[in-house]
Parts: sequence; C-alpha cells; structure tokens
Amino acid sequence: MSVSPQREPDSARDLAAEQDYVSLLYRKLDAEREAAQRRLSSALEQVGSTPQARTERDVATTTYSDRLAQLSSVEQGLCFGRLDFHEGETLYVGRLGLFDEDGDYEPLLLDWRAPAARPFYLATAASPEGVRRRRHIRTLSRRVVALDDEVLDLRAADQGHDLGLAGEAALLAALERRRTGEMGDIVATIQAEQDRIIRDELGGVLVVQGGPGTGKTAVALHRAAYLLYTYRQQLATRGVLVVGPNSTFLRYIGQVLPSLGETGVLLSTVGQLFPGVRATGEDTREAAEVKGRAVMVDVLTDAVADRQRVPDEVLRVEFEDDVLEVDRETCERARAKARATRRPHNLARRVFVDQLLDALAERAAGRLEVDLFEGVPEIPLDEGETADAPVLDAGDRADIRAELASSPKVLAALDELWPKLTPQRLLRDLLASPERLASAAGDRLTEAERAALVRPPKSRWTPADVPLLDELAELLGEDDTEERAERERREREERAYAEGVLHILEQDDELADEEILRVGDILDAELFAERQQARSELTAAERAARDRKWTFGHVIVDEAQELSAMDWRLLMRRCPSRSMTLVGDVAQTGAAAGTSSWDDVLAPHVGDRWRLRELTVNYRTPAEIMELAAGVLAKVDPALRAPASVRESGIEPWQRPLAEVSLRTLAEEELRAADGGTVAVLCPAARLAALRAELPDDERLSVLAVDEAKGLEFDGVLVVAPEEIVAASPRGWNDLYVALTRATRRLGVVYTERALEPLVGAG
Ligand SMILES: Nc1ncnc2c1ncn2[C@@H]1O[C@H](COP(=O)(O)OP(=O)(O)OP(=O)(O)O)[C@@H](O)[C@H]1O
Repeated sequence: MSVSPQREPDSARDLAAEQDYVSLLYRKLDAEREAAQRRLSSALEQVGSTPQARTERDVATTTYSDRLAQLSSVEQGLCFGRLDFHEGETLYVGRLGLFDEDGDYEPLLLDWRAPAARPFYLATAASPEGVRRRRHIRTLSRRVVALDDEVLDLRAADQGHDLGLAGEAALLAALERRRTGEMGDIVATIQAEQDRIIRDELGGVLVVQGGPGTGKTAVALHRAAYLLYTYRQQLATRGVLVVGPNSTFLRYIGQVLPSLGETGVLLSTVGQLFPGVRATGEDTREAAEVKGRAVMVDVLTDAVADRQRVPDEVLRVEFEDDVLEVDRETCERARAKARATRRPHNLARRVFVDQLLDALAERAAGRLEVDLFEGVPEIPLDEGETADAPVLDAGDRADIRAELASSPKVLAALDELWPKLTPQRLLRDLLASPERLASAAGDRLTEAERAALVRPPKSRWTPADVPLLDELAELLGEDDTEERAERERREREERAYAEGVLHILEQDDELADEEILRVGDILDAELFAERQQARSELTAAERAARDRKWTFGHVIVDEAQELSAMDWRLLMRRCPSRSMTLVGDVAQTGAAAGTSSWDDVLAPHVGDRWRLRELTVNYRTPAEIMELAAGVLAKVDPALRAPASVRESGIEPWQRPLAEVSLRTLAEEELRAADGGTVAVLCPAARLAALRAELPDDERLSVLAVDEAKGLEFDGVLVVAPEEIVAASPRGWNDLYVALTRATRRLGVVYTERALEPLVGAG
C-alpha cells in the first residue's frame, strides 16, 4: 500500500510566524555558541603552572569543546516540529534542547529525545495523546520553506491508511531526495514503529528484524543517540560500540551520529576489534566459514595444549659445563600441575617453569655435592651427623636455582616445552602447518576443511582471523605482572596528585567556578584521578579502540545476520552486561558463516532471554521494484514476506540480455537519470575487475560486489549477471535479493543467457 504526497499550500502568514520563531532559535543557538567559544578561549589562555590550574584548564577545555562541537552539529534542521495541544500548550521539537535562561527557564526547543517530545512521533488520530495538531517544519539552512500539518481528530482517523504513517508529506519529501552516498538522519520523520524501538529500554538483548529498507540502520543509530541522552551517566564512561559489516558501510553511516550531536561512539567492524591487528587479507568463502564455526574454540584449545610439551624420554639441559637431566615423568607431573591451575597458558607457564627449575636445581645441587667431595679424604662424622645429610644448605640451593633461572640455555630449553605465546604467533604457526592443524582439529574438521585453512606463514590477517585471535588471547592470557606493578605505581601517584588537588579545591575560597566546585563536591580522589586521566587524554571510544579488554555500556550490531559464531563470542566478551541492540534480516544473509535464525545465534549466550521487535514498512525501495524482489525472496524461503513499500515511483524495473546492451552506455544513462544522485552497478565478484575497467570513472558511480553493497542504497541500480550471483554461493538467492533492493528509484537487470525464473515477466 503506497501513498502519494498531498499538501495544501502553506499560508504565508503561518510561514512568516514560524520563520520568526525559528530565527529566534538560531539567535539563541548563536549566543550559546559564542558563550561556549568565549569560555573555551579563556580556558585555553590559562597557562597554569600548578596542578590545580592544569586540572581546571583540562576540565574546562574538554567541556567547552564538546559543547561547541554539539552546537555546530545541529545547524541544519535545528527545529523540525511543533506540537499544539488541546489545552493550548505549544512545544517545538528539534535536535537539541534550548532554554530561555533569561525568563523562567522555559523550554524554547525540546530535544527530540526528551520524553515530552514523544507525542511528536507517536500521536495518531486514533490515539492523539492530547495533541491537536502536529506540524513538520521544513527548513533549508535557516529558512523555513514548508509546513506540513496534521490535525489529529477522529475525522482524520477515519481517513487513515493502513501503514499508519505520521507526517506523511514530510516523510515522502525526505524519501524523494537524491542520495548522496552518505546516510542522513531521519530525526524529523521517525515513524511510530521505529520510535518504539529507538526508545526501548536499555537492558537486555533487543533484536530488530526487518526487511530491506525498513530503517534498521537508521533506527539503530538513532537508538544510540537516544540511549546516550537518556542514560548518559551510565554510558558516557564505558561508551557505545556500533558494529557494521565493512568499512565502506561505516563510512556510509559515519555522519549520522555527529549530525545528532553524538561523537563518543566507536564505529567498527568485528575485524577491527583486535588492537594491533589490521585485517587486510581475504579468506576464501570456505576458509571464512570454517573459521567462523563454534567448534574452532575446541580446535584452538587443543592447539594451545599442543604447545605444552614434554620430552620424548629425558629433558637434557646444559648448565655450567654439565648436562642436567630430568626424566619424562617429572616433566609430565609439572605439566599436569600447571594445567590443573586452569589458568591461561602464559600464566600457568610460571607453575610449569617453577616445577622444572626445582627439579633441575635438585639435580644441580646433587652434582655439586658429589663434585665437592670428589678426591677429598673421608672425614669422620661428628656425633649426631648422618652420612646422607645435605651438605648444601637452603641458601646455597636458592642460589643455584636463581642461577638456573637466569641461564639463557635453561630458559631456552624450558621455552621449547612451554613457550610464552602471543595469539598472533600461535595462529600463524597453526595455519601454516598441516600437521599442527591435524593434531589440533582431530576429527572436528575434515581433511578438506583443514586444507582450506592452510596458508603461508606471512599471509595478511583476515577479518575471520580476528575472533580467533581474540579467543586465543583468552586462552593464552598475558603474563603482565610487571606491567601491572608499574600501572599500580602510576595509579598510586595519580591518586596522591588528585588528593592534593581536592585538598586545594576545598581550601580555596576564591574558587567560584561552578564546574570545579561540583567536581570537588561529588568525587572522591580515586574517581577524580580516573576521570582526569580519561578526560585529559582520550574519549571513551578512543580508549576502547586501543584496549582489547574494554567492555562497552551498550553494543549495537547492524547487519547482525552476517556474524559468525566466533564473531558473536568476541562481541559478547566486549559486552558482559548483555545490553545490546542487534538489527538485521535473516533473509539477507550472505556470509557462509552467517545465520538464518536469531535463536541459533543467541541461545549459547543468553538462552531465550532476548526480545524481538519487527519493522514492516520499506522506506527505500518503491513498490514496483519490491514486487520483483518478492519473487526472489520466495526462493530464499517461501514463508518470508517482503515489507510493504511506502511509495510507488511510477518507474518499472526492466531486464535485458547482456548481448544486446553496452553496460557503459547504460551506466551513463543511469547517471543522467539519477540527476546528481548515485548509481551502482552490482555484479558477481568474478566480474568486478573487468567491469571497473569498462565503466566510466565517476564519483557518483559505484561498481560493487553484492557483499560490498550490503546496507547501502543508490538512486539507480544495475544488477549484472543475476544468474551468476545466484550460482556463486549457497546463499546466492539471498545475495540477489540484497542486490535488487538497493535502489530508491530505478532498477535494471542485465542477464547473461536468459532471464531468471522469478524475474520472468518483469520489465
Ligand atoms: N522514518 C524515516 N524517515 C525518513 N527516511 C527514512 C525513515 N526510515 C527509514 N528511512 C530511509 O529509508 C532508507 C532505508 O533505511 P535503512 O538503510 O536504515 O534500512 P535498513 O533496514 O537498514 O535496510 P537494509 O536491510 O537494506 O540494510 C534510508 O534512506 C533511510 O534514511
């Protein structure tokens, strides 16, 4: 069911009145910016030499810079709505809150995320929530260009259409706009089913399932902004992580949160979540699938165990012109004792090394005693002395042990048996050796699957390696005793420094600055030290990106259907609170290790403790294109239903054989038709290079394989060789469904031999 825009011309008087109000809001915004700029400049001028002055300066500069960035980000579309209530009250809704500080602090503009702004998104004629009229105010720069009114009375309810859209005219205007290659925010036209998801409670796992174009990405990002606004205390320090499928996609959505005034969110792919590793390599489809399986946990566990060796017969170690020997049984006992600690490999190593050093020290002491007495005439025993009493005392033995512990040869011998390992070294060794792989995998992987994993040791890391490295980091652990001692020492110093500052703050009568007094009032020294460090150096998102053990306050995953079982394990580690929003569409799964069931994905981590919400309206793809795509969806699973398109474009999709067309000419035509908007040619990966060479070089034209186009949209799309896309993978129909649903206006399909069955009759 689609709708078409119908608007009464706005009365000039109404426009002028709204222009006056909007201008007042911009003046207020300017004044706030100037004030923040002034405060920032004066804070920067303070060249404090005392710790107290430095602290003041750091706090102030961060606060005012953040505020300035936020005030600049809301310049476009500052105010976009107005609510008139039956009781006579009027509220303006916009990107941030502005208050009348000279009067009685009345809100001039309500932040869209404030509870009082909710009727703007939820009120309907059938359930008006006291709202008489909802007005969408459309602006261009600072100029009011159009008003769209909805009167919410029961007469309007009778005329309601079945999609239940709010602010139809404004919505359709937003949907008709040309695509630029960067996603925009939808804050002015969020629909009720989306609003309910955006404002769903923070805790627990929320799964949002929705077909293509239903606004899953838009909703996920607005939810991040909403959560940060509503639960700022809880989330600001731990941060929010947004995970996307690839870096093209992250670039595509990169502007949405800043345009909503939020900069403290880490956007990342799973492949970027292991600090120090850049996953620039590519796996074959089969290798990626095998690496993503949950069974890899057992394979890796055994691969670690395989690195804890005992000698075949006897351990022989050179030490001071001598060779010390420890039998295999003693080595086995040492290994069993170390394993029994259940500590990660690198931490359990200490136990193993200690045991063997004890054994070696005993051998060395025994040798020394024999040596001492060699050639010495027998001395009669004193009374009470026995012949086998140790000659070396505890101090001597300790010295011998210390010497052994610092002997490079001894250490090298022990390292042979139980090496200190990094995740990188272990995984590199494992994947480079068919023998190691066979030993670790046992019968968990077939020979062919193991062969798919083998690669040369110098290969680049791939995204599917990253969750394996993360798993290994857990299995291996880090023996960071020394770093920890150093960190504790630094923390003690910082605490002492903070205590000093707080003391000064308490004493200093002249400190009228509200900010600093508040800091002194509510923080103890420890928290203050922590916060100072956090503020003066990095944002939460930046710190999180550098720290593998960082845990986030909330994690949002887009295109969540693509993640493998191993990816999920990594993400769950980053979010022990399980406060997560997962958005995706199981009909669009392309990755071989991806999922077709949310249950399967979540059961190992949260059982059935997750809640499902669905999005049902497609805002992107016109009805004509969706009709074509629905046939392909039926091939994925006949039980699945395509979402209802919100509009018709009046342009039928078409199909033609490759032999009869020039792709270059077609692409040029599409670029012209897009009229400044974007065009994509989507094809099987095998044709990418040839097509990139053939097609015009234009920044508005993208030539992509289907997995690269996931989540993106373009005004015009040409799908090339659909039958090859289907044949290229077991999830080929899903891929074709994704390809067909990327267009906002025009779609053409160019097939190689004959039209695919579900597409026959189209175009
Ligand atoms: N309420 C809305 N107002 C205006 N535009 C909207 C609204 N909801 C969604 N859109 C637009 O619809 C398009 C599709 O949204 P989005 O990319 O979030 O969908 P999706 O469900 O993530 O799609 P896919 O599954 O294909 O990745 C975007 O251009 C988005 O801006």
